[in-house]
Amino acid sequence: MTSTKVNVDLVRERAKCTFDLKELIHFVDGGEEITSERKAFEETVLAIKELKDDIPEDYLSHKERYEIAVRKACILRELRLRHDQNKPLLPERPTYVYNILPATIKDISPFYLHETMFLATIWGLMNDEQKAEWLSKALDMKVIGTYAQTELGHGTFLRGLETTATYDPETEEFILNTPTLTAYKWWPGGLGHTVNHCIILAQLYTQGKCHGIQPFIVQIRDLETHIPLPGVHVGEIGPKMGFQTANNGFLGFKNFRIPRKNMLMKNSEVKKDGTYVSSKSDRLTYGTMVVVRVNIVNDAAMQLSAAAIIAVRYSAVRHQSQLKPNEPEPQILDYVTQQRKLFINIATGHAIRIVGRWLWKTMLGVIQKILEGNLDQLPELHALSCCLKAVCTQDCTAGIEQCRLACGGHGYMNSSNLPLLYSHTTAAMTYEGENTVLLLQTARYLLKTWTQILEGDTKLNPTVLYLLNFAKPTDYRWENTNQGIIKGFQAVAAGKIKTAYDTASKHVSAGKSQEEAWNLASIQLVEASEAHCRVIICEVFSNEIQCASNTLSPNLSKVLQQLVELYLVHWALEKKGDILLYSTISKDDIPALRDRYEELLALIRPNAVGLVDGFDFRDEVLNSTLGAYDGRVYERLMEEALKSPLNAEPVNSSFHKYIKPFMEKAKL
Ligand SMILES: CCC/C=C/C(=O)SCCNC(=O)CCNC(=O)[C@H](O)C(C)(C)COP(=O)([O-])OP(=O)([O-])OC[C@H]1O[C@@H](n2cnc3c(N)ncnc32)[C@H](O)[C@@H]1OP(=O)([O-])[O-]
Ligand SMILES: Cc1cc2nc3c(=O)[nH]c(=O)nc-3n(C[C@H](O)[C@H](O)[C@H](O)COP(=O)(O)OP(=O)(O)OC[C@H]3O[C@@H](n4cnc5c(N)ncnc54)[C@H](O)[C@@H]3O)c2cc1C
Repeated sequence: MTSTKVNVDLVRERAKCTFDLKELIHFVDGGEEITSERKAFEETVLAIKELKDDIPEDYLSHKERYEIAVRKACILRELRLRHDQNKPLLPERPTYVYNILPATIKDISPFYLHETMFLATIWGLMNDEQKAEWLSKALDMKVIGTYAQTELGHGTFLRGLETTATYDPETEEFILNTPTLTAYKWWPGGLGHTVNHCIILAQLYTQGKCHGIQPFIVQIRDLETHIPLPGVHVGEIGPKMGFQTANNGFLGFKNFRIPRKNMLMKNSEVKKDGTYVSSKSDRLTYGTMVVVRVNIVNDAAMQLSAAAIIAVRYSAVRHQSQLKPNEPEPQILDYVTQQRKLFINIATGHAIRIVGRWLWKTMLGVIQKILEGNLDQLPELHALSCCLKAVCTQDCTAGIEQCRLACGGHGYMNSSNLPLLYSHTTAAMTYEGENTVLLLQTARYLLKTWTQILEGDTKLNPTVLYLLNFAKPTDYRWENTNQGIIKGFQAVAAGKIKTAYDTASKHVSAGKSQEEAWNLASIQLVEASEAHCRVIICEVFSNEIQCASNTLSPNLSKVLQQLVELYLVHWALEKKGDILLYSTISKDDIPALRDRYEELLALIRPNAVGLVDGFDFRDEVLNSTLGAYDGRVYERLMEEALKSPLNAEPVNSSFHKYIKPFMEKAKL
């Protein structure tokens, strides 16, 4: 049944492509050199036969899956140690190393939290002396750790965390305690049975006073035997919607002592006698979360791109129904409704990747300033990372689901890989700050900015500067152009911020407290935040493609411009109610937008397969019966089905045990 031939529809589609595929791949990677490095790393990983699977993971037990994931995680870590030597912990751009990981550990690595938040917290929140002690040990895996912040009772409201760290000046130690069931740490990846250390976020008590939450590095298992240390109660939290191999865990402490120097003291400090020296800003304790939120934007783009590749290739291979009588069944990709489901997700994959890189660069600039002692840009970075993490994971999750639906019944098969991709992006809507909560954080920043404007202060941060144009009546007029649509979105964001501000003020005037007014206005606040975020995505995507066009070939540039326009027109149509309410568009402009949207679908159609090939994901990464490069969809579906252990015997024992007696009983 195996054949190496590529499906004829895909061959035909690829022949239609109007641009140079290699040029697109280099553009996506960020340059030819990066493409070569990435590919070389992928080849190295894929050449390791111990990283390949014999049996699909779906048929293994929870325990077996975890054990295999740990084995593979060790091989991969060793490889990374060699690969990352002399590379900065926070590279100039998001690393491509993660791109290949789904080809090895299909779900999440039990070392994931070690490699991300544990290392990032050591790097960001330890003082130089502590870093000298811990960083190389952590990089070399002499200690393995996680980031343990969330508790059974609190994930969002960090000030409500209940774990305590009480300083004892007699012994110069902190005593960790989990005073209630709800104080148990709950969720940290790798915590269950993998790590021997944790960054613990706990309420610091010294000299009889609470100083809020502070980070501590805590050994929880013996380094030789891996047995939990006395006073530590640790375990795994059990199966979830996804993340089966992440080894998420719970953890409680009973009078567990750690040395004073285990408090991460880059920002705040507890002296030997118990004197607390506070940080320049207590928000610096939250620094790791900002870095990870930025990273999530980039991850989400990868996951949506994978889903788009799978669904577009499948739609080129799949034929169904009849467009015209007596003609062969068309490729489902020719149905305009199918194009509507898919092409926006190609555009969104590019948009979010580009915004993710821009945000990464912005973050590096702000971190540099913070290292020099200047915190001025931290609020803007926090506001940006919160709304972009929220909107991008939301869009990618919705996009992956749309791709699954676009694959009909076969999209529901685990072997399509769409369910796993969905489980990852939907988890990202919750972890690292629940999306609604993060949008409200950005709204807080936007309302402060609006107050600033009303007070006549025009010195605004760059990403909110546009609001000045809409604070007073303007002579701006709607235009059906890219810039016109972006201006329209700006008008919507400004209008929604103003409305939310007015609503909150109205409640305060009616006698409500600021906090009550905030809650009463919160639906509008979330909408304002989303609208502001859409402005950022549209602007950055459009500007970056415009800039890149100066160096790209006209053919590629034209296709990328079409994707930008599709993205803008799609969202203008999706949000036409808001645009009609807040911008100067008239309802007579809408049909022209709709016509242009349909024209764009037709223009993109010949390049659809070329565009998804341009994301350049290996088949091993896609791990999909529907999305492989050769389009052998039906053969792969059957090959995978035959791997079911139930198919290993013609009659399952349950027939003789249950069904047959049951049928016989029914005959009586
Ligand atoms: C693979 C999976 C891995 C997953 C891992 C995890 O999930 S790990 C677990 C991940 N867990 C989560 O992500 C938990 C999510 N929860 C949180 O991050 C916080 O508790 C909170 C932000 C929701 C509220 O916090 P709060 O009640 O303490 O604060 P507040 O609302 O009263 O605001 C006070 C001021 O602080 C500012 N500010 C706040 N954060 C930051 C920041 N990072 N930077 C800079 N600034 C920040 C804010 O703007 C405000 O400024 P203003 O207006 O006064 O000038
Ligand atoms: C797959 C996965 C991996 C994770 N990994 C880790 C990890 O490694 N380390 C770690 O420490 N944690 C981890 N977490 C925990 C995660 O960070 C929290 O679950 C997340 O921050 C949300 O907090 P919560 O669960 O308390 O949700 P809640 O805050 O209880 O949210 C429930 C609902 O309440 C609403 N809500 C809460 N507060 C407000 C508010 N102020 N205003 C309006 N609405 C509100 C939310 O919008 C939501 O609808 C992980 C979680 C998941 C799902």
